[in-house]
Amino acid sequence: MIGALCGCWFRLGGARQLFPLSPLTKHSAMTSKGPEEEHPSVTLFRQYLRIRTVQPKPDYGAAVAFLEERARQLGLSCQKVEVAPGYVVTVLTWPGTNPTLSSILLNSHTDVVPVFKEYWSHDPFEAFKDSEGYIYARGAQDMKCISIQYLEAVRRLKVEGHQFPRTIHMTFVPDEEVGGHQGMELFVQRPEFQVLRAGFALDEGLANPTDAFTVFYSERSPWWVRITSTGRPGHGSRFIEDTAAEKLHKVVSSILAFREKEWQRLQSNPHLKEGAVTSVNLTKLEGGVAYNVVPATMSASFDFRVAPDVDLKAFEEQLQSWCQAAGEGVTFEFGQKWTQPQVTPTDDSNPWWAAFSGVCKDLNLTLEPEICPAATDSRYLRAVGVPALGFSPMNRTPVLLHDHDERLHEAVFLRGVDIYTHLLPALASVPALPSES
Ligand SMILES: CSCC[C@H](NC=O)C(=O)O
Ligand SMILES: [Zn+2]
Ligand SMILES: [Zn+2]
Repeated sequence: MIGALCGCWFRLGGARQLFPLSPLTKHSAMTSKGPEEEHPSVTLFRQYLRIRTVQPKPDYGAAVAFLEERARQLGLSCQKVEVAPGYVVTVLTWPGTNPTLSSILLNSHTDVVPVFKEYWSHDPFEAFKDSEGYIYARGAQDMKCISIQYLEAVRRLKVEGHQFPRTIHMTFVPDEEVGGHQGMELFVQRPEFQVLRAGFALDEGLANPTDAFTVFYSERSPWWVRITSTGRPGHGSRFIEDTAAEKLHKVVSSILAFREKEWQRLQSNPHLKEGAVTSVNLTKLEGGVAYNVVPATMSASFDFRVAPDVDLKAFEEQLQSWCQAAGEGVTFEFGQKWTQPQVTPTDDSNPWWAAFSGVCKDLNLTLEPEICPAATDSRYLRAVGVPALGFSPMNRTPVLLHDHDERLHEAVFLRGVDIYTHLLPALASVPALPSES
């Protein structure tokens, strides 16, 4: 089966040769084709990249229309679930042959983060392809590539006449880049989600600059914390006691000392990956009105990413005690507080992992299982009991999500379609689980 599915458009002899040797190395395999020779999957990818679903005002209507047209072309049903006014989750469904089995959910978000246009070599919404085959666009890695790879893998499998026992649902969700509160967080609570009967989900991961592929089995919990310090005001020329600033300084010092400790822990242990320790950054300082007025209030905002093995109650107590130690009138509030971290097992006790990693092994792909340092919609899926893996099939590719000149090589993109074309048959053919028989 796997051999039969292994069509590759570049016809260079072997799948390994599809990759650029390194992002900067010129290679004959990367010689650009004229537009007339462009692979149709790449053309579709570039069309999707041109839709301006950019925060903070994404054109979701255009994305939904694009997806509806894809459903029509693929002969798939298309359901639109408006989870909040103007926030539509689009679900394309390829029914399986055994409706008693749970389904495979292929998730991607439709929104992308803003750009600093002046730092880009090409218009980030033009999907410019350079002479080597790199496609420049916001969303090229995060994560419009994956949306199109899912669609193109399904198209190929359907064209080849395959059918699988499990239903495959592709969900295209809004709002992920600002937390998913008007997207996946609401969708998983809807009856329309229950009806999908998701047994397993794939969602986004990260590119990997090496030959290996990163796969996420858990995530750190985002805790956005604003510390507010209040104290005595007065004239800027005086030695005022108990000021908001000196107490805020104490808390900031405690938190940055904790940051240093976690950084050292990461640095000193080669077995630890970034997602396994807790990170924190001071991201905002607010307060003050004039040089010579000591303010009564100042605040500092922190982006904590709490590792999944941390006792969250104890961690909150730690925050509390840092504030208390700084003095009277120091309080904190949360801008985000995720408290349900879950881990998807990465051993063969998990049949989904066995299927996923088995295909990767057959394809000779090296996997690096890790905890995602950032937050994705996978956390909402795992929290309602759907095991999920975060996987973006991009190796030999620098991590450029949210960065200037976000780009992806067309050969890496097409290899991703190939990879899903192998993953989907295996996942959608996982035999009935004990809970399903
Ligand atoms: C915590 S909600 C914000 C989610 C966001 N996700 C992608 O970058 C992140 O900052 O991780
Ligand atoms: Zn993303
Ligand atoms: Zn993102």
